[in-house]
Amino acid sequence: MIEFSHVSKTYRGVRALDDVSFAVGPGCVTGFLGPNGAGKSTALRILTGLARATSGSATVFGRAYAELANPGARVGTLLDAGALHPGRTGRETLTLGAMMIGLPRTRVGEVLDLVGLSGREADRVVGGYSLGMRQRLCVGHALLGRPEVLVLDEPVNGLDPQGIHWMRVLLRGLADSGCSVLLSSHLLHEIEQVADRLVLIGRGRILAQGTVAELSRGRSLEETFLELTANADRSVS
Ligand SMILES: Nc1ncnc2c1ncn2[C@@H]1O[C@H](COP(=O)(O)OP(=O)(O)OP(=O)(O)O)[C@@H](O)[C@H]1O
Repeated sequence: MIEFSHVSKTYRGVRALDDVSFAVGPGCVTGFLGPNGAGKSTALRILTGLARATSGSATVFGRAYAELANPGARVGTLLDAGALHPGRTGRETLTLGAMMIGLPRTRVGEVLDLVGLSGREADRVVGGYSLGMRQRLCVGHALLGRPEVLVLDEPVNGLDPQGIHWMRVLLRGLADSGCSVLLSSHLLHEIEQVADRLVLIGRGRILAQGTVAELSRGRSLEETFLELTANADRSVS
């Protein structure tokens, strides 16, 4: 479904990604985990056509995102919850999103219910939303087209414990119904609870990948994560 093949990215001399390769399959939540500045957002931006790889390729359904017919309907993305127009209501935001990908307006009401923003909240302007409400709206935007692939950059940022639980149940349900979910975070404990597989990145390089059990090998995942990221730091200093 999603495949990164030897992707490297350099920003004016800064090596943000270095030979990154991994795949994300259907029916599975894949956690993309790494410390701040590791390269997670850069990788997801390349995957969704918002940045260009210096070398290598990132594909969805075997093609570059921009080459897909109506990509917004097949690939749901949440890349920046701050990018919403503050003067539009939640309902207007989703209505525009639905129109862009050719969906009927009835889908907007369904999605507002799904993300817990129905009733009066749907008709308030986004500028007055809490960070958690904005995250829910962005998740709703990503789910409008009932996508087969979901790409979410730090989706639990700003969510309270109930919101985090809600997100976990939602993502689990989507993966169980066959969706491929790629979810980035620097929060190990959040990702550990929802991901079937993990891809660990540090300083732009893939440090390890596998199931939680494979990566922790009898230790806590936190110990493994800290050791791998410390080694990555040492190898570049
Ligand atoms: N547009 C850009 N111009 C220059 N450097 C960039 C740009 N975007 C990212 N970088 C650099 O690339 C590296 C990776 O950044 P990136 O945002 O992908 O990391 P991240 O893992 O998503 O971090 P975080 O968890 O803090 O969001 C960092 O060194 C960052 O400063």
